[in-house]
Amino acid sequence: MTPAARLQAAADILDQLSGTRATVEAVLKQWGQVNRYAGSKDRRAIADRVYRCLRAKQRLLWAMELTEKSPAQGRALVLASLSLIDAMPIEDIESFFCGEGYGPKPLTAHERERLAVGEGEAPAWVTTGLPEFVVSRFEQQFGKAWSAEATALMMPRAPIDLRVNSAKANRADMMAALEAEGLSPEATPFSKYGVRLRAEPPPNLVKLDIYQSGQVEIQDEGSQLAAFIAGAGLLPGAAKVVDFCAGGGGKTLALAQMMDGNGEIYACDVVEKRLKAIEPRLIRAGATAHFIHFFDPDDVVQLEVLKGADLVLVDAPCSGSGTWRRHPEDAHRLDEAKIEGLHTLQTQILDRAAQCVKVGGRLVYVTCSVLDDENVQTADAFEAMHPNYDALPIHTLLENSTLYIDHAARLNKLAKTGHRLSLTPHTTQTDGFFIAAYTRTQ
Ligand SMILES: C[S@@+](CC[C@H](N)C(=O)[O-])C[C@H]1O[C@@H](n2cnc3c(N)ncnc32)[C@H](O)[C@@H]1O
Repeated sequence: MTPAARLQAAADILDQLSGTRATVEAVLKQWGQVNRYAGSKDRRAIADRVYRCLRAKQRLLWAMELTEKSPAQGRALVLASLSLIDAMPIEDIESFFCGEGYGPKPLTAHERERLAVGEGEAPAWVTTGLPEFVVSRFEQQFGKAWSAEATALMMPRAPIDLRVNSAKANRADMMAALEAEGLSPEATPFSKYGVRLRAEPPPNLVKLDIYQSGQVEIQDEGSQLAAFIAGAGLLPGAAKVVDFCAGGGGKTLALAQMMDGNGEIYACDVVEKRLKAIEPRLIRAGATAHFIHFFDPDDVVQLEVLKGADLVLVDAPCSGSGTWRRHPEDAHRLDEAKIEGLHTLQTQILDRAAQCVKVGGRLVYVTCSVLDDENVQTADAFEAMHPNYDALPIHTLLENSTLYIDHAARLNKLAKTGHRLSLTPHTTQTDGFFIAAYTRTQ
């Protein structure tokens, strides 16, 4: 493909994305399957342009005098990205936008004028790339650090973290195997099982032997920490552990690793397809779990089998705002009504999950959100409704989890000796996570 044809393809994919709820990865993959003539270099260049545009979407739309609601934004986003992000002179842009072959049509007078003006004095939600309604929340939550938090969340291409499966391998060997593949692995600072790889060039991990044989799993360090801090490995031998919102099983696998073949794990979800996807991952990792599909999320009968649990982990459905550096498209699909709906759902799920914990057992609430509505406010609501649960200070879980965490003191400081811990791309260089821990007293 010519460079111009790649730009046109990126614009088409961006248009396609705005009319779907599919992830960028899924849309890019589908595009590659339909357009077989595109080679791997073409696909990579197109994906890179799409991500550049999505990460700076607000800025680019602003510069082109468009809004989130404007139809067919793809072309404008690509144009503005060349000018504002790549700092490409207008003559060079025009050499691509000349209407030849499969390239984009020539610039209109308005487009030329917008590119000449640039972004001018843009408001904070434009420069940070956060959805407009999130800016005031960030200002309130993070004070002076809000724009650094926003920039870390929205701008960089996030590194890729792996979790080494200690049942099958150790970190040093895995790092050596990755180096032998020409990659540059680094040990993650918090998780003793974490390995970090640069996002560029994107490594094709699923093809590697160490992945296919279950020696490593792809999992952000923040997600590893959330599972490790839940402390499944510290429970008595025959512990009963419930992963109440197991989804694709990222945390189920980390829980299984900590339990090292002892006790039982129940992986639950309302979506059966997601639970089914866990099975091959567990087999690869050499672990097992029971699967509970909540065919009716309000049915209490299904909870009977889960009752008496030593640990219930609630990795609740959330906005996923903590992962916007990986899924910038999700930021533009969120609104205040959705956040409110999620807060209500989280409170209901916690209420159900709390019924499954035995007296003396532990409940751990986790989101991959950075918004207080889903974190602090949901935890507040749970605590107000459940006087039979005591807050469990995070430091007790960190002390117990020394096997897994090197830099526990830093996390302890972040938790301010309380029972709630927030991780963010800015403070911990992980995806954004919220963790709150409780013990059932009666
Ligand atoms: C954040 S995801 C879980 C991610 C997963 N734990 C992991 O680490 O890969 C939240 C999951 O909650 C599930 N869910 C939604 N409503 C639920 C409910 N009422 N009860 C249980 N799970 C629910 C969703 O289907 C989704 O898979």
